[in-house]
Order: sequence, then structure tokens, then C-alpha cells
Amino acid sequence: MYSGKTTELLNFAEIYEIGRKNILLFKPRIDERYSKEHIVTHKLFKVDAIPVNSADGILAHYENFKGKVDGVFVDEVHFFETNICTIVRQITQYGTDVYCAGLDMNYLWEPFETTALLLAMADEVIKKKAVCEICGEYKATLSFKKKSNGNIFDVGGKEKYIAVCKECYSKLQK
Ligand SMILES: Nc1ncnc2c1ncn2[C@@H]1O[C@H](COP(=O)(O)OP(=O)(O)O)[C@@H](O)[C@H]1O
Ligand SMILES: Cc1cn([C@H]2C[C@H](O)[C@@H](COP(=O)(O)O)O2)c(=O)[nH]c1=O
Repeated sequence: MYSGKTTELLNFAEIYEIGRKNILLFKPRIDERYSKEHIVTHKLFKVDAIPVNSADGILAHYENFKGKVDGVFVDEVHFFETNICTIVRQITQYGTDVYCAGLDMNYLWEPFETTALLLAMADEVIKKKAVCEICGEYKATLSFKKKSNGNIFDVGGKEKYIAVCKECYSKLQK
């Protein structure tokens, strides 16, 4: 969390917009942290997006679009079920570029399955780091949940999670 994934996703989307390409942006409907119908960065930069309940919603909007879609952008992919992989492949085969942003690992330091599968399929992967909220070093690759409750899928921000490096995560666990 806080590593700039959404910022990076929106930067890619902007490149398509500048080039007057047709793009569709999606977010999981459960992510209502900042807005229901925008993808929003933690610096509060926001762009219109279509909230969907599942990956099927992405395909439905894609197929209903009149004209060619040049790029599809999906934020918070870890919240989607693994069938998003089939849909991403299908959309790619139609000739559309697909960009996904999401967490690779949950707060238990385990992979999110959907992200892991998408990583395997991707032509290009960008792994990002945040500043560790404990030691202040720019090497945070994990999220520590302040009150561990067993919920792997749990929308939230700094009230629930902090970005930490591996060393600080291990110390916090003790
Ligand atoms: N611990 C942190 N490390 C880095 N950036 C942070 C941290 N906490 C807050 N931020 C802010 O979060 C922004 C990144 O937001 P965003 O792109 O939405 O990240 P992500 O999608 O990875 O959660 C940074 O530009 C910075 O302003
Ligand atoms: C670690 C972890 C996070 N989540 C949730 C919390 C947020 O709603 C998103 C991550 O958002 P960000 O853009 O990366 O800040 O995912 C979760 O559900 N389970 C987890 O283990």
C-alpha cells in the first residue's frame, strides 16, 4: 500500500488520453474509500472510473463500447476473483492493451492469488515500494494490519494498515 500503484496506473491512462485513444477505467465496487465512481490516489488525484461487482462487468462494458477500445485500466485487481485472468486474456486477444494495478501480498505476507496469476501473464511488471512507516526507509513492500482480524479482503487505509519493510514487519509480529 502507498507505493504509488494507482498513480502509475493513472499516468499510463493519461498517455492514452493524450494520444486521443479510447480507454475504459474500472474499479471494484467495494472500494468506496475516497469515491464510488472514481479511481483516486492517496494524493487525491482522481479520474472517472466504472465500478464493477466482478470481472464479468469489465467484459460487459468492454463489449458494449461502440468502437475500438485501445486500453483497459483496472485498479485494485487483488479484489477481483481469478476469472479476471481469462477476461484480461480475452480482451488482449481483441487487440486492447490491459493495465492492472493491485497489491501482490496481503497483510499476512502471502500472495493475493489473482495478482499472482496476473503477474505470471503480464508482459511487463512494475513492483513498487513505499516508505516504511516504522523506520522511514524507502523499502516497504509489505502491509501490516494494526488489528489482525483474519479478513484477507478488508477495504481500508492508514486506520487499518501501515506500509512496512520486511525487518519492521517481523519486529511488529513479535
Ligand atoms: N508510506 C508511504 N510511502 C510512500 N508514499 C506514501 C506513504 N504514505 C502516503 N503516501 C502517499 O501515497 C502516494 C501514492 O498513492 P497511490 O498512488 O494511491 O498509492 P497506492 O495505489 O500504491 O496505494 C504517494 O505519492 C504519497 O503522497
Ligand atoms: C494489505 C491488505 C489490503 N487490503 C485492502 C486495503 C485497501 O482497501 C486496498 C489497498 O489499497 P492501496 O491502493 O494499495 O492503498 O486493499 C486488503 O483487503 N487486504 C490486505 O491484506
